[in-house]
Amino acid sequence: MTKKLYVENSIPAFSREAPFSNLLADLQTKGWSVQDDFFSADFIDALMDEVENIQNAYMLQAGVGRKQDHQIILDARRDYIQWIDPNKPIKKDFLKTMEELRVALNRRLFLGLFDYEAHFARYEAGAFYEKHIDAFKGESNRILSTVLYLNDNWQDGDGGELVVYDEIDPNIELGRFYPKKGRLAVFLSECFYHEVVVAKRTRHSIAGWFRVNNTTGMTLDPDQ
Ligand SMILES: O=C(O)CCC(=O)C(=O)O
Ligand SMILES: [Fe+2]
Repeated sequence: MTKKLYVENSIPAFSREAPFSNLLADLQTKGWSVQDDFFSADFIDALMDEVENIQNAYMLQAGVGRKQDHQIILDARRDYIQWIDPNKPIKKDFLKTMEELRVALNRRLFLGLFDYEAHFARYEAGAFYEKHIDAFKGESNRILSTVLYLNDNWQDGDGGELVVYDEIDPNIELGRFYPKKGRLAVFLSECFYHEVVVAKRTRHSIAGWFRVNNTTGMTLDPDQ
């Protein structure tokens, strides 16, 4: 009989955390982090190639809420999405890095993250996502939100910034971030209101959520 390896612990702890150390330290102290050049330019170009080649007809008009609560409210958001399904090599590589990040987050911050779901997003000129929170306390299995930006040469005046608001007083702006190529924004899903201001040109990203498993005797999780 072959012995099963427990993969999560098969890489030495230090090498698993090192690439993420700034991000982990920020999360520990502030609950959010914005990291530039999280992936190499070539890697981002390959992801951008993927998303740019998806026609709008093959994307979904993004809605608000999940499953029965799902509604398309055009006053709230105007982006198109496509859920990532890990068939193409580049998507597999992206999900592999996010899996490594999940293990590091669990080890360092004891978040108990169980899986990760992610979608490509396209905001065309004029699109936005009004101020919102990704998860309501106790009502969601989304714990940590991530957004990876894919856009070359984002300039002053192109709009489309991510605005992050203070955890205690959501009227206070903590920061405004261009959706520039290779930048990764991460924040606790239940704690930080945020918005995407109107984009003046097409804006591409991958938004994702690390989740916990809330399976109980009554319901099956993840929600399919
Ligand atoms: O694209 C962004 O900067 C944020 C997107 C977002 O808030 C979301 O999809 O929930
Ligand atoms: Fe969000």
